[in-house]
Amino acid sequence: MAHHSPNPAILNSFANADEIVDSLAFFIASAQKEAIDKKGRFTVALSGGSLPKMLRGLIGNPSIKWDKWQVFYADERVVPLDHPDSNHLACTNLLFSKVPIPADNIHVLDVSLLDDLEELSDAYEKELIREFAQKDAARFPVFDLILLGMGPDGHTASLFPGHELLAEEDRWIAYLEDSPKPPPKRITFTYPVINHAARVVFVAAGKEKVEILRQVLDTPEDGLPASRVKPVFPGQLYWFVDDAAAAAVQYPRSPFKL
Ligand SMILES: O=C(O)[C@H](O)[C@@H](O)[C@H](O)[C@H](O)COP(=O)(O)O
Repeated sequence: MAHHSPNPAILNSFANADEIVDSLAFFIASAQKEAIDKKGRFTVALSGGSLPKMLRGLIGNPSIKWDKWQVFYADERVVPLDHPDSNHLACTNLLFSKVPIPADNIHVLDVSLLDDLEELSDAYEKELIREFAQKDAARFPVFDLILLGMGPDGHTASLFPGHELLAEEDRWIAYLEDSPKPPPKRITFTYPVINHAARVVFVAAGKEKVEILRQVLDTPEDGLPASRVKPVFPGQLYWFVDDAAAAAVQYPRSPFKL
């Protein structure tokens, strides 16, 4: 079998956050259509930070078939679902409470297991296995879309610079108790899960991201967590950024307007 190297990342840079929001909504709608046409469902992973707010272009969007979405969290803080640190709470407040998505289609932490990180992450892994295993019969789940942010230190999901979880090759879901950014206890998708997705999208905006974005895109050999996102062929990585964040980046912008 021919060996395929990863597709190079596609960098889309926009004048401002509102333009990111509109293009991202258009992109997600077309990814959703392709997935539903093929398999009757759309599997998506979300994360926290400013990402939920950047999904506001989906609200009231008639092309979104919410009942076909199966939503997971690429990482989640180990807190109750109504705790201010919860990524699920942020996504609920900013998106899910405003759209007709069935509650059963959103896969949250089993809050009866918050005191046992091993059990909690195993249970979330089983939740993924239920969604993907029989249907796709693959070693790793193939998400239609994983949406990520990037922290100022180059972390993504809860994969932090220099952390031992960067080397995890087997598990789908891992946990950590020593996140350098509070809260310390989290669960996270591992690289094999992120890198088997059909599409991975990073969203990064603002001039605070200028130096880290330059490093992640232009010197990937530094091995920052965000640079290690390299979906296996035929998976595709996209960056949706604003011109402020991309100001110092040499990496070529996509010549196509989405
Ligand atoms: O891990 C955390 O605690 C953060 O919430 C983090 O994952 C966040 O998503 C990034 O720092 C990007 O944040 P912004 O997209 O808001 O810059």
